[in-house]
Amino acid sequence: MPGAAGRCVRPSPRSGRHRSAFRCAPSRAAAADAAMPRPVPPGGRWAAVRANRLNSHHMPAATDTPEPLATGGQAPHTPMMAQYLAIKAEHPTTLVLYRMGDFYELFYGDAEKASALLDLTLTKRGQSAGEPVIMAGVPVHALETYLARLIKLGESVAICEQVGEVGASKGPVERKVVRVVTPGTLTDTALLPDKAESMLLAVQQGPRNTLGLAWLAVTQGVIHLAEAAPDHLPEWLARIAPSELIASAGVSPAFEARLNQVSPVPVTLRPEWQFDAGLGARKLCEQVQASSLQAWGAQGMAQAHAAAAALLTYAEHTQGQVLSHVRDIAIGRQGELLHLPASTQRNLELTRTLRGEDSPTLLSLLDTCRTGMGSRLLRQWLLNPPLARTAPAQRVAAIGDLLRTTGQAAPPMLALRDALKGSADVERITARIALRQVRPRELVALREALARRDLPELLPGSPATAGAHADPGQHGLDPARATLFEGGDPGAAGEGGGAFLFADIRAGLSLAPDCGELLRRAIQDEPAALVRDGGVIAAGFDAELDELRGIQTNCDAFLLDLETRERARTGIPNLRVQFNKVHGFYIEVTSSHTSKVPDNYRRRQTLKNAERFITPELKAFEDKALSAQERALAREKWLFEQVLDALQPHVPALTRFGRALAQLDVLCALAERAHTLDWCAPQFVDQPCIAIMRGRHPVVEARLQETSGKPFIANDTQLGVKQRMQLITGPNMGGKSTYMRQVALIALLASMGSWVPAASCQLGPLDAIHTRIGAADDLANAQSTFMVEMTEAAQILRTATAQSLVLMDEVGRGTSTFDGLALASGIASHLHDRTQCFCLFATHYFELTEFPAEHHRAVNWHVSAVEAAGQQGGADIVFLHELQAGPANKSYGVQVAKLAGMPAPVLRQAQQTLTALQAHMDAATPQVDLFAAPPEPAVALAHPLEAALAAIDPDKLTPRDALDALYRLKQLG
Ligand SMILES: Nc1ncnc2c1ncn2[C@@H]1O[C@H](COP(=O)(O)OP(=O)(O)OP(=O)(O)O)[C@@H](O)[C@H]1O
Repeated sequence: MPGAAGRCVRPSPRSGRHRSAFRCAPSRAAAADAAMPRPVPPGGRWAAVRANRLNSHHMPAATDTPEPLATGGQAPHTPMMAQYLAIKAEHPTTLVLYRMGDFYELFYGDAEKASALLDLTLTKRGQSAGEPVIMAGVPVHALETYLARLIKLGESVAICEQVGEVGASKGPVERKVVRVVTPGTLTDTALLPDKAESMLLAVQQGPRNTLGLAWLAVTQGVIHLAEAAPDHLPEWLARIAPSELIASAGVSPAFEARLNQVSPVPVTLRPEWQFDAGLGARKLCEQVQASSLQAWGAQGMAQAHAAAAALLTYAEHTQGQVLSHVRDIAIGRQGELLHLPASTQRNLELTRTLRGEDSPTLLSLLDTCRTGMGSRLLRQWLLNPPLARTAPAQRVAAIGDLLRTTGQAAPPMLALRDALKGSADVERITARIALRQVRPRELVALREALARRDLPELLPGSPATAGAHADPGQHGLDPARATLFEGGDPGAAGEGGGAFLFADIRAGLSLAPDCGELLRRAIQDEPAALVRDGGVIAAGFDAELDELRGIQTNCDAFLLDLETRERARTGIPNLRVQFNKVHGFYIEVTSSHTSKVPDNYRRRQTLKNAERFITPELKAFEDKALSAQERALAREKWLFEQVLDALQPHVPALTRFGRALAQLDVLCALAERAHTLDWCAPQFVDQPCIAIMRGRHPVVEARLQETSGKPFIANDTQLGVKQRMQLITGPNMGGKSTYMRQVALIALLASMGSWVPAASCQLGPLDAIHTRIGAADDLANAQSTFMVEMTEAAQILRTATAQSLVLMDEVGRGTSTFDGLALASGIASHLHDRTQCFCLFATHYFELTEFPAEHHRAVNWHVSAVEAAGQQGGADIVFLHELQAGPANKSYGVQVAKLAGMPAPVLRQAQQTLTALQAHMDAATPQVDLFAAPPEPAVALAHPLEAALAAIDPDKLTPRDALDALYRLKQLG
């Protein structure tokens, strides 16, 4: 919709046709579509309805048809199809839903596509430009259902409404695309998941290996910018989880291929001119209403500005207006966030299980938020832990404050969570107010949220909570646990850091604008779902509306009075005055009394046992009642628009209010988790270390409790300057992977500012969590299991630093034993000697247990297991899941296979082969030195041409020097 940006395109209040209880006139909207060919009655339910409609009086007579438009030598298109085709030309890649009376119609290719996707009946009607018109349609009242299905299938849809006055001009009624619904720009509550954002991401390919990223959720008030190296794109994509990705049509084919390879959603190419850095900077300044981006630290990010230009242009295009509620910019800087590569996010099952499900994951365990906006913010905190410790330390302290009890008072978390229960999604409702798409019931929910003035008083540190006394048991809190943090400092967290956070939240909550009063006066307590149905504006808000409604209310009294009078006049005792939608008002007389009917009764309908009549008096009343109904509806729509206008100035404060509620909700959820799951406050320290006492894997522990009720065995972790690497051995199923993941999860939870599943935890500086775990083919990208393994390992060796935590689970297992062992030992040496990171290295290669002997910052650990007498003879293995110092002495692979139900003959043969292999190994020649320093690479003598080239510094050459150098090089070549 070029040129639509910056202006609000909405249907005029009078264009939509409502269905009232009193309505009996035919829809004139369809009649205005003067040039539609007469329909051929098609098959299918909806199609049949439309065929009837168009065959009846709704369809204009052929003589009403304005002159068709000429198209060169061919037969011309009818004016309506010409109008449709002009609109379609502006939306070539989007399905256009074209409003015709009570239906949205799709034509030609769109109709065929939608019919296949939605199982709609495809019909052909009349002719336009000498061809039958192929069409399919959906009824207006079912639009949301069909939209949801199309969006789920990744389609974008342009909604084209009738915006002109019916009969205002010759030809079809004026129509416009009022909104384009795309997967990344959803705003409708019915189409959006509660707990996840629908993110639109724009990627700009910059020069010299840089990328500009800009993303937003149209339902949030903030636009995010980042610049990153292309290598980090998968990590950003995993973090942002876009629903739609746009890039410039001018990107190189190689870059486009790479984008398609790493993007989880199809990439849409947009015109190159829209990716303009200058335009982006201007648009961003307009959004935040400032003359410079300095205050947001967003100046000088040319690539991100270019992406933002396209992002905002596209988002405005879909909404048909500027996004007046987007008033903030957030910058994501690679160097300011804990590096969580996409593989880490996947392997640690942060937001999705390895099978692609939403639960059980760390997020699903953490998310006991009371509101959708809380859940969405929690996801953001989890995937974007800052490197700087200020924010996480404040959150950790705030959780402590929420759990702290004073005397008999219950911890503030309980009352706050009660108060937050059922709270409206203020964030999304605010965005929908700004976009003028809000529904009446959402305004009622907002009004209720605004009415909760007590929230600030319930915050820790407020006078009210300090003196409050409540029975913790009332809230389902175990009194023994409730006093856990009584009075004093719950661990290292309570250093007053929480107070800053609560001051911020209190400010946001107190800013709750005073639009609650307006909403209370203007909107009914239980309004209709849609404004077009009426029954939204409260009585007493507008005198004119009250008067129009009065006419309808008096209707009943009038009808009763008329009935009494007519019975007296005619002497017909069972005469009744009634109404139905098809025939309007009528007087019904049973057949036995029709002889008594007066002369001024006109027959309206004949039934089996009765006749229905109208009188001049009743007709006059009908006209008055129907027009009052129509006028009341129009007035309500107009008043609703006035309310929206009045709400616009409150949007920024409402946005902050929503943000404060979301923050509070997340902190309370984390406090609840910490309490229920018995977690502790982590301590941030400056010296390099990860020191955990009695750490647990939160998700495995919860699963164990749910399924078998077995306890999780806690384990300690001591990583520091002297002990940077743990070599972990032990049987399959022994708990190696669980242990390694638990360390990573605890480090991540602490980094985001949550409490952690441990008895105590000290965390030094941490810049990344890398994981090389599990085996997975990437068939889509033609990579074998081993190739994926090596690619990921290589990536880690290149990017990990001394402040990174690296998890290596059975690296080398994807190839032959010798190759695997050789690679595993090489990788371990590199991580120990060069990277010097914190590393948990699990392996089944016993040879590697020799590693610590020569590498002093590495230590052997093993997960313990014991053998017990088995039921069918032989020994069964019992896993203790306890981490013990030293290497494992056995691998128990055959015993684990037995547990897995391997047939006995196979097990016997395996045991025999194992014994023979071990005997052979024992007799074999001494070991190779696996960890010998690698030979220096042979230094090849450089070609003179290379040396000459290396000596040239192009920036320091004059044109003359450059020419001389070129001649010299030519001679050497
Ligand atoms: N500390 C623990 N306490 C209780 N149960 C545990 C513990 N650790 C692991 N388990 C249980 O053991 C199962 C196997 O653990 P895990 O996958 O970590 O073993 P593994 O040693 O990595 O095995 P493999 O070498 O085959 O990959 C887990 O799914 C869990 O049910």
